[in-house]
Amino acid sequence: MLKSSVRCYSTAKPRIGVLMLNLGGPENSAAVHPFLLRLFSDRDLIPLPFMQGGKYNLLPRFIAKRRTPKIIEQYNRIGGGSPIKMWTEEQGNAMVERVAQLCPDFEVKNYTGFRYAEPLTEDAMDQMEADGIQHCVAFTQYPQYSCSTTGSSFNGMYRHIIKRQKEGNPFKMTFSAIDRWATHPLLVKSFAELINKQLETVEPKDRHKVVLLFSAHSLPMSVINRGDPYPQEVGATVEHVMKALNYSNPYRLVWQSKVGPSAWLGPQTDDAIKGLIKNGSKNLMMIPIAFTSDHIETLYEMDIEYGEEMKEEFPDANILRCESLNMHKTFVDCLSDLVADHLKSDGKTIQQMALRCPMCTNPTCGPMRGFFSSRTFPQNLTGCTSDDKEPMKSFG
Ligand SMILES: C=CC1=C(C)c2cc3[nH]c(cc4nc(cc5[nH]c(cc1n2)c(C)c5CCC(=O)O)C(CCC(=O)O)=C4C)c(C)c3C=C
Ligand SMILES: [Fe+2]
Ligand SMILES: [Fe+2]
Repeated sequence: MLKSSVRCYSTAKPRIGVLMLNLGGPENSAAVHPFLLRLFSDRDLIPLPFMQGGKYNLLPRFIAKRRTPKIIEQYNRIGGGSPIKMWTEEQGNAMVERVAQLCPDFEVKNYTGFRYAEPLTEDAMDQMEADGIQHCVAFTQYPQYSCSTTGSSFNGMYRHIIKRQKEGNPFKMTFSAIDRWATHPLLVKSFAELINKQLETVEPKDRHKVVLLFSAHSLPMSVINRGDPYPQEVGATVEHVMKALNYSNPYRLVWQSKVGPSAWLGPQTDDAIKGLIKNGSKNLMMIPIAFTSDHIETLYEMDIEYGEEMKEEFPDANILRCESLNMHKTFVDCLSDLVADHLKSDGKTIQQMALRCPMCTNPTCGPMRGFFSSRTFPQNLTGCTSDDKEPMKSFG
């Protein structure tokens, strides 16, 4: 039991902090530029050769500055900012309420840790320590693992742990991670329920003809070619959902949100929509399969660019969008189940799985157990990218 590895000198319950990790989004126009600057400066996300040169490289500044007006405009079209913080907090609050019932031996509190927007992960970690949290569960909110998303967040945590250690102020709290959950049965059930709900809006005679377009955020081919597990894990989610739906409809996996001129994983969602319509499909449903809540990718890209604007070009087409997971009851149960299962799990088994991936030193990129796994690093968390030359640092 994890319980036994948590320092607890009194009869009080062990204090667990669940740090919900995600990319984050700007809450208002003023926050767009700092958000983009952090994002384009992250070498775990954009490991291109031109990024060499570290923090003195001016390219991230140039790209962020040039992109800011366009992105402010897009956030303005969805209400002025990203709702990702609101959803993450609501999901976290509901999740810990349920975990308290499932795991009465622990005192559990949720925290939000974003990579590129406030509250930043590093600040949340400091806050957890200040609050007297004894054990931090780093819980990725990306169901499918990628070095560029979950790996990047773990690296950020790792570097912060090292920084505090060097400053002579090491964390007292211990760490573990829930690093992927692409095929968790309650995630699969959530998607199946939401797809069925949307299918019910279609006339019964046309329902089985709706092409289900599972759409995930794309990745640059340079990331894919490093051996990133993300495409395979997204595919696994899709197959599990289709099995739960008894393969009721035709379906495709497509990729959205390409940024810049380099090659990204395809087919692109908009190209696939156009191609299918031109080939005679009238009913389509977009399903955001790699996001856990609404934000610019669903509310702007899917609803406006691929929805409203596409309808102008193809007035006869019926382009639906499956609701995001947001506060769907089964999804909150999924989050709670993952955390409860993690708190009850045996750390030793988890540690044995700490194998390294071929393209970087992050053991969490290695083989997985049915695509949902939780791992314990009682005294260490490991770094990921090639610029972290020293592998597997220990904090013991
Ligand atoms: C599974 C999720 C995501 C992956 C994989 C991912 C990879 C990835 N993203 C960029 C660049 C941008 N992403 C942007 C926004 C954004 N990205 C995700 C998720 C994933 N990104 C989300 C949830 C959001 C929206 C945040 C919000 O609104 O709340 C942006 C900003 C918008 C824009 O400028 O278009 C950029 C830029 C890269 C380069 C990348 C893989 C290497
Ligand atoms: Fe990695
Ligand atoms: Fe992105």
